Amino acid sequence: MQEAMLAIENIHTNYGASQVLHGISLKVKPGEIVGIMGRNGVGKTTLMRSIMGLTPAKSGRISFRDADITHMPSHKIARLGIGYVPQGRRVFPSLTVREHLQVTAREAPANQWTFAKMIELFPNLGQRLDQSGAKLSGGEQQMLAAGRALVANPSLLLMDEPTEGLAPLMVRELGRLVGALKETGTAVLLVEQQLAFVLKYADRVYIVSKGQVVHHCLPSELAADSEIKARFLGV
Ligand SMILES: Nc1ncnc2c1ncn2[C@@H]1O[C@H](COP(=O)(O)OP(=O)(O)OP(=O)(O)O)[C@@H](O)[C@H]1O
Repeated sequence: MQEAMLAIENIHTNYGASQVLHGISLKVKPGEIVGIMGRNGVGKTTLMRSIMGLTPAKSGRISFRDADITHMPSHKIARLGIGYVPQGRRVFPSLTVREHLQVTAREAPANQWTFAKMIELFPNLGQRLDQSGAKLSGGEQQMLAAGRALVANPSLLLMDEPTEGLAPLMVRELGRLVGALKETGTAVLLVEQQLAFVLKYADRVYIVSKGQVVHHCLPSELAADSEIKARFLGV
């Protein structure tokens, strides 16, 4: 089996006195799409924030390739090749589409996610290069947030509930992006509430409850497991 590129080992994370992650462990291998599912408030966003160094883990270890990133500052973690598309997109209202895509661009020779490539993938954004982030639709903002993370050329992309609030057409667009990521071998850690989306794109799925991984399986196994779905996903 190929070695993990991201390895999370037994991390505990809290906000002040409130502990949210109670010993989570998981792995992402190069090029894999890994889904994280669970009900609201179980700690999925906190897990993403711990990986990015925004809410660092209090104990346990997070390694990315050969580096221990558990207590590394966020900008260094990003520079190692982890991109982050936070929940709610967080595009800058006053920056234009072009500025978003240029701020973080890295013109490395091996970068497959160039400015030109993003425009090709999202023609909608290409037509709105001089429009400000505030004037984009929710779906366009989601694409822009993903584009902004990708032009920095990550080898692992963290996406936090990317389909949230999107119309079905935009969910399909987003699926096209995840498909393209898979083809190019960019690994994705995907926190997602839409079961159908996870079943379609993920290679493996972890289910989180109360700050712990309670189940780990293949999408096909999850699709067939009504007990796990009812108990941890409410579907
Ligand atoms: N900045 C914060 N300070 C204190 N508590 C927080 C903070 N952010 C989140 N929490 C709490 O931590 C717990 C886990 O939140 P988190 O956002 O990680 O869950 P989630 O699984 O991503 O939920 P959702 O699906 O609703 O986004 C919740 O009880 C939440 O209220």
